[in-house]
Amino acid sequence: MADIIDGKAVAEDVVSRVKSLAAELKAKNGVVPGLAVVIVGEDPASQVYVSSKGKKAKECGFHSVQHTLPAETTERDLLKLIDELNSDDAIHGILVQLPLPKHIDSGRIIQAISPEKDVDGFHFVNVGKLGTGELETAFVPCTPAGSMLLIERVRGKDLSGLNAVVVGRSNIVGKPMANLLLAANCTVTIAHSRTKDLPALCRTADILVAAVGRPEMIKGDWVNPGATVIDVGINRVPAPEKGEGKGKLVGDVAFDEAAKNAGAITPVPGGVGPMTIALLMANTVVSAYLRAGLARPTF
Ligand SMILES: NC(=O)C1=CN([C@@H]2O[C@H](COP(=O)(O)OP(=O)(O)OC[C@H]3O[C@@H](n4cnc5c(N)ncnc54)[C@H](OP(=O)(O)O)[C@@H]3O)[C@@H](O)[C@H]2O)C=CC1
Ligand SMILES: Nc1nc(=O)c2c([nH]1)NC[C@@H]1CN(c3ccc(C(=O)N[C@@H](CCC(=O)O)C(=O)O)cc3)C=[N+]21
Repeated sequence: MADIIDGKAVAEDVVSRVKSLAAELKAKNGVVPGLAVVIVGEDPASQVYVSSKGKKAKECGFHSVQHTLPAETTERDLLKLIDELNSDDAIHGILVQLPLPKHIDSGRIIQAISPEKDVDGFHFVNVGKLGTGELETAFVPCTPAGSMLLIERVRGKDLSGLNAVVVGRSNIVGKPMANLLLAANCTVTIAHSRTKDLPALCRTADILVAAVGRPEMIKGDWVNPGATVIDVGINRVPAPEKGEGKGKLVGDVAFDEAAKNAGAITPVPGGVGPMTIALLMANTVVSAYLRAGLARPTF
């Protein structure tokens, strides 16, 4: 049976380091890290994530602001808010919750965020830095960065020669994940909806990352014995066994089957999700350190 990677516990370690870094920055430099989270519209799932980000930011001792805008907000008004946040010295990190309503071009919004405050790591400048290995000044997207910390706990920092398969090629998860694994010296394959014989490809993986958005798609016999399995998927599915109308969260990996083969595996919930929030806090405190002209803290 696989070791279960406790993402919640690792996330707490990250958050406790963020707290002490924030306290030190305040004591020595009089600077309080500031995080602004912007949400447009009232998608209940997004509301939950946004409020947990705000709560965590306060727990870290940050200045935390949330802008909740109505669904009919224009692109122009949202750009104006981003402009204000870009020039606000109390704010070191800006996160615009995705997805945005259809009448807003999310690409334009992301590129309007100052790269120095882009704690999501979605701006072209940060994508380019990750792609070219300028990791000293880059912001790396929170979910892949958090997944890497989990992989390091199992395999160490140098992953030389290991075969990594990333299923999913989104800009938010799959592509940055593949770049991080490459930077750590893995041999990386990115799979997607046009990939031929996905089960056989997955079986070649020492490190298997699933970021697809399809509940329990990756089966147990696709997992190489001893592999490290990182399940990024968050899928809400019906759970009639818990009562009528109830639901539960499952990942992209069929956990019980996969755990029989894997060496280590992340659960859903309690795996990558908590790491995403922790890395958002880490990126924000890093931004405040860089802004103050200090050395970049490591995690
Ligand atoms: N834990 C966390 O903090 C986070 C979790 N998530 C979760 O991770 C999952 C992925 O998110 P995201 O990357 O944004 O999703 P996207 O929908 O943007 O990307 C999904 C990817 O999966 C690929 N795919 C779809 N179907 C198949 C298939 N049958 N076989 C192989 N590949 C397939 C798609 O391929 P193609 O490109 O060819 O269409 C695409 O590249 C979701 O469940 C999401 O909720 C996301 C962000 C954060
Ligand atoms: N600009 C932007 N940046 C994001 O990082 C971003 C986003 N938009 N839009 C939505 C996705 C999704 N996402 C998650 C964060 C935390 C959990 C998380 O904490 N999950 C808990 C469970 C939470 C629950 O019970 O619902 C867990 O897996 O244990 C999940 C998903 C960030 N995203």
